[in-house]
Amino acid sequence: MTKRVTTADFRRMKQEGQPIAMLTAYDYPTATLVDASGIDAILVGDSLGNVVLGYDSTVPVTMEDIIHHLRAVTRGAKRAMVIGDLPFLSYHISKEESVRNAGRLMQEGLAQAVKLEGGREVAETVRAITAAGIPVMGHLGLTPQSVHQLGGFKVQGKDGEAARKLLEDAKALEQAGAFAIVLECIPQQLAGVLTEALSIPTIGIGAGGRCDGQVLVINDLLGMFSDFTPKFVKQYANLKEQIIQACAAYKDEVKGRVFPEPQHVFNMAEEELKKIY
Ligand SMILES: Nc1nc(=O)c2c([nH]1)NC[C@@H]1CN(c3ccc(C(=O)N[C@@H](CCC(=O)O)C(=O)O)cc3)CN21
Ligand SMILES: CC(C)C(=O)C(=O)O
Ligand SMILES: [Mg+2]
Repeated sequence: MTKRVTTADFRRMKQEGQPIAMLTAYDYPTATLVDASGIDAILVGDSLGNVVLGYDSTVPVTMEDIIHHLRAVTRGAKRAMVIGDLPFLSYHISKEESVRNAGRLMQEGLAQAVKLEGGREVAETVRAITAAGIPVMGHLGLTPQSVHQLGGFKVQGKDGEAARKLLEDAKALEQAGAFAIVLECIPQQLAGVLTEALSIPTIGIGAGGRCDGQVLVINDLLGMFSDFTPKFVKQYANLKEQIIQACAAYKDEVKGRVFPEPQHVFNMAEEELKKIY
């Protein structure tokens, strides 16, 4: 059995200056391929609302949605650390409910860690979940579950005051026991300051190269999600084009009676065929 990546590896990688590579995945086949690529951690993100379920935000995503996809991903990922994203409202009502929901991702989804959005306002919640033995990853900057409060998907922490607040939030999360923090859509200079100020690793998405690691949504990297082109995405493949072409070729061959070909069919003996009549 291969040894799985743990929070201790995250800490060691930061100390050794080894970048951490993380991706999202939402199903068994994708998780199997991502795991085979040697990625350190797989996030079952609430971005599944956008890229798998067809919502236009992450707000409608439920605990049941995350658990359903987490179960598939944890069956496929043998080496990567699997992290479950706590969805909107699952960690806001009370500390008790937050610990219960984090625990469900571990017990029902078999995650090895959970992630939640927010700074000082969730620090006590992070402390309570951590106290239950559950590793927590923080998430600061552009926090999509608060999009209606942020007033859109905008770069965060651009002025000195907002940047100072983010530094305080990051320190509060570290103090509360978070093992790493995602930094989404913030200036690279600020990400550099936060990365140096923290002993836990920072994982950037739209936060530049001075973070301790990077994360991207798998569909964006593979070119498999049509209407998402923020500046921070690098597309490493164009599967959308390939998938459309493959489906169109199949459709044309069905309509032209080219497919199925002899190697795709089953035969029966002539004398058996006669017995039908
Ligand atoms: N497919 C996908 N990829 C993601 O990375 C992602 C999701 N979905 N859904 C949940 C959140 C939403 N995220 C978003 C959504 C939009 C922008 C965006 O439009 N950014 C602008 C910045 C504009 C500015 O302030 O200058 C950009 O041009 O990058 C960024 C992150 C990241 N997450
Ligand atoms: C983009 C990452 C950090 C995320 O939270 C998600 O995929 O839901
Ligand atoms: Mg998320």
